[in-house]
Formats: sequence, structure tokens, C-alpha cells
Amino acid sequence: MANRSAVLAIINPNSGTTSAEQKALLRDAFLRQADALGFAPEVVQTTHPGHATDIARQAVAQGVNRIIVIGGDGTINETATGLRKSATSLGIVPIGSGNGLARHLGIPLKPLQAIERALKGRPVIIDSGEINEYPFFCTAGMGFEAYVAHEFAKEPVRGLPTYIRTAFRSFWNYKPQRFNVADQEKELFSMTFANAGQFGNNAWMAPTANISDGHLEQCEVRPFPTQAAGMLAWQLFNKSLNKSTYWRGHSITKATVEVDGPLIIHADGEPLTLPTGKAEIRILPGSLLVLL
Ligand SMILES: Nc1ncnc2c1ncn2[C@@H]1O[C@H](COP(=O)(O)OP(=O)(O)OP(=O)(O)O)[C@@H](O)[C@H]1O
Repeated sequence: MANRSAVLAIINPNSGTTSAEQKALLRDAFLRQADALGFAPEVVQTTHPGHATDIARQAVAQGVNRIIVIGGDGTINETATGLRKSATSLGIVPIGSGNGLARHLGIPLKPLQAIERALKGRPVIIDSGEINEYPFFCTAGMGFEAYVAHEFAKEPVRGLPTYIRTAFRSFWNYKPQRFNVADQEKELFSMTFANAGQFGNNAWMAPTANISDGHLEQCEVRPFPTQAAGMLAWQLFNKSLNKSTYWRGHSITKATVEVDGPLIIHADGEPLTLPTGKAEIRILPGSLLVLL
């Protein structure tokens, strides 16, 4: 028999709210479909945070062509980190809480369809971003969205209902922050660096972001009166936040943001803290192959 092309699936047992049984069914479906299509499939389950990056790097070194993540944006981030600037393509089977990258790219949200897409799809080049040493593929940001990411990480249960509750509670506790951006002091509710247009769950912070144009969208939301919150939330999910007078966005390739004291940020929803208070953001054009 001719040599079969290797395809590796990485499963995060901790992603989203899918049960262990459902994940086992997806693993079996992946193995079956890949085998039927003539691949030599293998599955690895992550055992700890950061594990997916190591697995991906090892697979790249072994010349594996396709790596398929069965997980959420955090696991996709970790895997894609190991694949940047390599010839190995990333397939996405979204089972996370937000699935921002999959939604932006139009990848099916039904896992069986997504498996088929990843196995039959062709590699398409996209950009990625970096905030200090942390890569991101969807969005990175600071202000309210970072505050929510840090609060969400403290919750014992993941998933959309928990996220909504956390965001709602955070809104009442959060105070807009002062940022120094390009030597200009500004008070902002939030600041986002968008490679993809949305955070996940169709919350479109950057409705016009193009994931392969060699630029990030820097989106700023000014502080707003409480009575404007409903309209802003509606525009966020209606993909029309760029029509709001509180929103401002422009295309960048790099940016520097500073605050007094440690800066809390997120990269693809993962909560991080920059102890120096300084964030350097940049685009890495055409740095990842995604199976579409
Ligand atoms: N075996 C494991 N045990 C515990 N945590 C893990 C394990 N493997 C990976 N992780 C961590 O789980 C976190 C969450 O995973 P993931 O992003 O896939 O799901 P999610 O958060 O539910 O989805 P989304 O990012 O779409 O909200 C990641 O930060 C990853 O580092």
C-alpha cells in the first residue's frame, strides 16, 4: 500500500462543556473518517495547559501534514503556537465555549462536519499576532474584556451561561482604565487587537477585520453612560459596533500600550498579566496554514 499521509488530532479533555463520552465519540469518528479517506490517523489527549504546543512542535518535527484540534480557542491557540511558520496545517473542530476563530473562518460548528472539513480542506494562509511573548490568532486585548477573562478563569464551570453571568457581574465592578497609547494618555473601557473579527459567540468587536491582510484592527471603546450599554451590546452581536460613536478602529501592524502598574490582558481569551505594565503588539503576516 502507498504511504499514508499522517494526520494527528489533539483533544483537550477540559474544553467547553462537552462530556467525556461525547469527546470519545468524536475521537472515534475522527479515526474512522481519516482512515476511510486514506490517512494514517493518530490521537493525543492533552494532560496539562501548554501541552498542545509541545505536541504540535513534535509533530511538525516529524513532518506531520495536518494537525486537527478538537477543543476551544485556548487549545487552538496553544496548538497554532507550535505550528506558526511551519508547513503543517491546522484543522479546527470547535467544541469550546466561544469558538471565535472557527466562527470567523466559517468552519462548521457541528463537530462531525468540522472533522470532515479539516480532513478534506485545503491549507489557507492567515496572519497571527503577538502581544509581548504571547501569540494570538483571534483577538488580544485589555480593559473590560481582559477583566472578564480573568474573572471567568476563576469560575469552576466553563461554557456560555457562565461567561454571560461573569460579564454581567464584571460590568458593575469594572472601572475604565487609563492607557498610554503612542504617547497619548486615554481613558478607555476596552482596547482590542483583532486578527479575527470576533471574541467568540458572534461577539463582533471588529466587524471589518480581515484575517489575512497583514494587519490587526486596533479597536477602542470609550467610556459610556450605563444607559448606552444595551445598545452597545446589541451592536456587538449585530456586527455593527463600528457604527457606534463610542467605538473607534484602525489598521495597524504594531502598537505599544503602557499603564502604571501591572497590565492585565487576554490573548484569545486566556487571562495573562504583564508585570511591567507595557504591551508590545505586532502582526506576523501569513504565519499560519488553516484547513478550510
Ligand atoms: N488536560 C488538561 N487539563 C486541564 N486543562 C487543560 C488540559 N489541556 C488543556 N488545558 C487548558 O484548558 C484551557 C481551556 O481549553 P479550551 O480553550 O480548549 O476550552 P474552552 O476554554 O472551554 O473554550 P474557549 O477558549 O472557546 O472558551 C486551555 O487554556 C488549556 O491550556
